[in-house]
Amino acid sequence: GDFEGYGGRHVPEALEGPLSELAAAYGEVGKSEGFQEELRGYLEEFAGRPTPLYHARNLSDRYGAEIYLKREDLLHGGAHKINNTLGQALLAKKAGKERLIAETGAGQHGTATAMVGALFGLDTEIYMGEKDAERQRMNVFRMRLMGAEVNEVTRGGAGLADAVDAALEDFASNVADTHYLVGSVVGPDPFPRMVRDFQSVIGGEAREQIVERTGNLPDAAVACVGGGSNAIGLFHAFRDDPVGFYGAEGGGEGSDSARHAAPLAKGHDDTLHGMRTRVLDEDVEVHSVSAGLDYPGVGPEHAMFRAVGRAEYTGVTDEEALAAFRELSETEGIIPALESSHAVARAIELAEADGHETILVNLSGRGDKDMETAAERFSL
Ligand SMILES: Cc1ncc(COP(=O)(O)O)c(/C=N/[C@H](C(=O)O)[C@@H](O)C(C)C)c1O
Repeated sequence: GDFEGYGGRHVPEALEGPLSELAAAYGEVGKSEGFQEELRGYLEEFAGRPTPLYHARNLSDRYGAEIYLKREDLLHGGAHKINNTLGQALLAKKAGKERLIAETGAGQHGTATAMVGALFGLDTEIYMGEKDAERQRMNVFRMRLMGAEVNEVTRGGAGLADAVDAALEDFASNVADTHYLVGSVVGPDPFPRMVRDFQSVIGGEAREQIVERTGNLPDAAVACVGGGSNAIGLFHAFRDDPVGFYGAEGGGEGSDSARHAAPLAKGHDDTLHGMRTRVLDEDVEVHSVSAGLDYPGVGPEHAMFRAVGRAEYTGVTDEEALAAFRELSETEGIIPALESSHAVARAIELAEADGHETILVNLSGRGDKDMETAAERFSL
């Protein structure tokens, strides 16, 4: 799990054993034909795969480039998170675990974990910063409706990082019966590579679809980057192709400001949540208008992509994301999640800049969960 020095497994001794067990289980069971077959069945019948590749003609005409949207917003639960939670929950069940725990910020991952907890009959406890629980009230209700316990974390900044700390502590003392279902390509090995593999179904489908539709590979692949799972899920299939990778981080009030969530655009190497990666500078307060990007670290594979120049990462500000949120809604009749709106904003910039004819955008989620936030911002 080493990404050119990033990643690794920087955890207390107590977690070493359980993590190597998980890595072994993933290597044996997770890669077996039987497991993949069973997972494919759930992805189709429960989650609704394959998702469409939608040619956003109105947006394309407006900017003079062909913009294609990979519709992860149409998945069960409204976001890409279900791809990962189905894979990990199936693995946990086969390993005889009885309980799932997870962290969540936007509540999408928490909801997707509650779904698979109900589906596979596993006790489920979701750790969520109290601040996030306030701004994603509907998702808290959805989780409880599906039988999950939502543990509102008040320690520290009562945000996502604090929820991760609480979940890691729980995992350390309940490894025998509990699987920690990590929500993004973050944390100690094997999580970054395991979550990437589960999310890579996105890029696998999109590569086939876009070649079939346009006869070619796209010039650019664009995705928002919180922990980085939907982005890696899209990029992975094109990693050996001449396709530009553009990551849109939560630029908050600007990646040079004191309030953002763009550690790749502006941050430094450090160790966080068991991984060597890129982290926000000390004088920066983690902030994004979207709860899903509101995380001070990022997946180590993205830190590597940045270091070797395989991908370009920019902070899309709150204002730019909100403008794209409205533009896609008005232009195509599709309301994107605030997280995904960061990718849409970046795609529009690339389309305006010329030189990119075909742009593939990961629409990681839909905006239903963001209606209250949006209604506070826009009086329509
Ligand atoms: C619709 C949507 N799009 C993108 C993201 C960013 O997560 P990544 O794809 O892992 O970078 C998210 C992240 N949501 C997580 C959550 O719902 O709990 C996030 O807050 C944490 C797992 C990090 C999301 O909900």
